[in-house]
Amino acid sequence: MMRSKLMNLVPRAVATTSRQMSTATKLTTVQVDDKTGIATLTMNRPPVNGLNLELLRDIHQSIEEIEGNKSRGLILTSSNPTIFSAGLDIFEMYKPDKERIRAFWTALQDVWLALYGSSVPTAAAINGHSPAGGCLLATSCEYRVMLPKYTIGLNETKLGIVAPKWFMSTFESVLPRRLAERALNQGRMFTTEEALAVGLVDEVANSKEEAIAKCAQFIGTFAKVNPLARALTKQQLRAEELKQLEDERVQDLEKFIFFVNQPAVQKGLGIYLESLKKKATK
Ligand SMILES: CCCCC/C=C\C/C=C\C=C\CC(=O)SCCNC(=O)CCNC(=O)[C@H](O)C(C)(C)COP(=O)(O)OP(=O)(O)OC[C@H]1O[C@@H](n2cnc3c(N)ncnc32)[C@H](O)[C@@H]1OP(=O)(O)O
Repeated sequence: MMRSKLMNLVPRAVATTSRQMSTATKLTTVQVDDKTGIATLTMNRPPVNGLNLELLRDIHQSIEEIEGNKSRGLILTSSNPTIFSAGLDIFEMYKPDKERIRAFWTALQDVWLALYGSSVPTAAAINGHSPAGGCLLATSCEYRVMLPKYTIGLNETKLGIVAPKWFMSTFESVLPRRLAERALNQGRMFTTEEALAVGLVDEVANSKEEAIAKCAQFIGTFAKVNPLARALTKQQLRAEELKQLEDERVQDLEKFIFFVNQPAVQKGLGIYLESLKKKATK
């Protein structure tokens, strides 16, 4: 998979305007800045960018599109002014449909493999809260810029669920092992300020525009680096985690299906959904 992506890494001329590359789907848009050649992938699923089957499929398709059109980099962000992504749409996992839940988890695996394994430089402009699956997406990127007063982290244990190994290794690729282990066990959500202090995010910006500009600046640091050498270096550094999921994706799917169908897990998800609803009516 990575090899064919690498074939796309040839330099190209740049123009000076920005163009909408894809509106084929309604849940993501891809805008390429023709001056920098950087693509911005925006998630757009109100109210909270909950990662359901359709959004995951659109994200995957957009990443493939960006890989295919020789963009110089990918910036992931959200159209919601206060939420990057609320993580997996809990309705996909609560009282699930047998066929759909398989497609859902497979789509999540596809997104992670494509984003974590992307041959182009990736950055997340985290313009809002980013729990669980939102944090997975952000930490799959190479660089993170976050707006103040939001939260980010893998809170799965607080929901009574267990993050799969690849969520954990992505988290661990950003945070020191001891800190990652403690945060995962605690289901800790970090404020922007705490996330910056521990290195979970790289920079703080005061607006979405500034966050995107800082992400573009990061991607710009590769301008004078040979793209093939950069991509092969990234590929080697990330190969172990990618191979592990590629080799075990069927078992990973079966584990998830078994786990999510446990009565205790279903009960916990139901209670959690109720608590979210109650919060909304307060
Ligand atoms: C060893 C074996 C291992 C095998 C693996 C097994 C299992 C692993 C399984 C799963 C891994 C899951 C990872 C996840 O991503 S789970 C999702 C975790 N997400 C959260 O906990 C976030 C919950 N949401 C919030 O904290 C807030 O909503 C948020 C801060 C994002 C926004 O707050 P705000 O106040 O602006 O908005 P709300 O009023 O709370 O929400 C609006 C609306 O949206 C609904 N909603 C929020 N989040 C979700 C969600 N994740 N899924 C579905 N729906 C969500 C919320 O209920 C409100 O709805 P309504 O009341 O307007 O109808």
